[in-house]
Amino acid sequence: MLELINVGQRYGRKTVLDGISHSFAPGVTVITGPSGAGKTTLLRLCASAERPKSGTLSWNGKPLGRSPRAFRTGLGYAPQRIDFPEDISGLDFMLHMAALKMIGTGAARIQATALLDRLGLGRDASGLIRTYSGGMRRRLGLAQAFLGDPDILVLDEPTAELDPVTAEHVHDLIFEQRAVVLMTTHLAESLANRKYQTLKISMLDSVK
Ligand SMILES: Nc1ncnc2c1ncn2[C@@H]1O[C@H](COP(=O)(O)OP(=O)(O)OP(=O)(O)O)[C@@H](O)[C@H]1O
Repeated sequence: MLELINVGQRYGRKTVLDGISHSFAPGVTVITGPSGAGKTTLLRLCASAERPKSGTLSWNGKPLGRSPRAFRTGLGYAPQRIDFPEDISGLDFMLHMAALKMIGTGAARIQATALLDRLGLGRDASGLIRTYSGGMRRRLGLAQAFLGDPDILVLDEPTAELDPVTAEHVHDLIFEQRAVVLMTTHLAESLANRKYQTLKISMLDSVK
């Protein structure tokens, strides 16, 4: 369980999030709200990619604190944008990410191959990332998040740049996870037949 207690974020004099309290249980929670309200900011906080200016985040009762290493070992994070190393293959990128997650070499190769296949990148696994399209990069960024069977998945617009059929395959993968899943999506209407929670972020006056 991921718990946010009175969490706020501010950049300079601009307050983006203020007093957010919420408990995320296993299953999917879709973060909704107008453009610029702070959805990506909230996901970044929940992925410990930045620290809140106020409030506390805790994972299974323990505050994330300054060095959330234990939390990060169980985290899969697919940010909106990844600066990929261009001159390695998609498979090598996955193996590198698996090594960072301390997944053993044998298991890493099996998981990486299975995830790339699952996301339709199997035939391109040995191709250099510089040859990948926007949609292929999105799927690679997503694939690495699922390595190691994470306890918490933070997915920022996982289906951006994907065609509807591929987006549906991605949703299948996301909704079969047992993890705590937080995501944003511009395709909320295509989730109509699936079971999920929502957390609505309101636009604060100071970011209008
Ligand atoms: N590092 C930063 N420095 C300064 N301002 C920032 C920073 N990150 C985000 N912001 C500002 O915080 C506000 C919220 O941004 P955020 O990307 O979280 O919104 P969002 O709800 O995800 O928007 P969208 O739906 O358009 O992606 C915006 O006004 C943005 O300009």
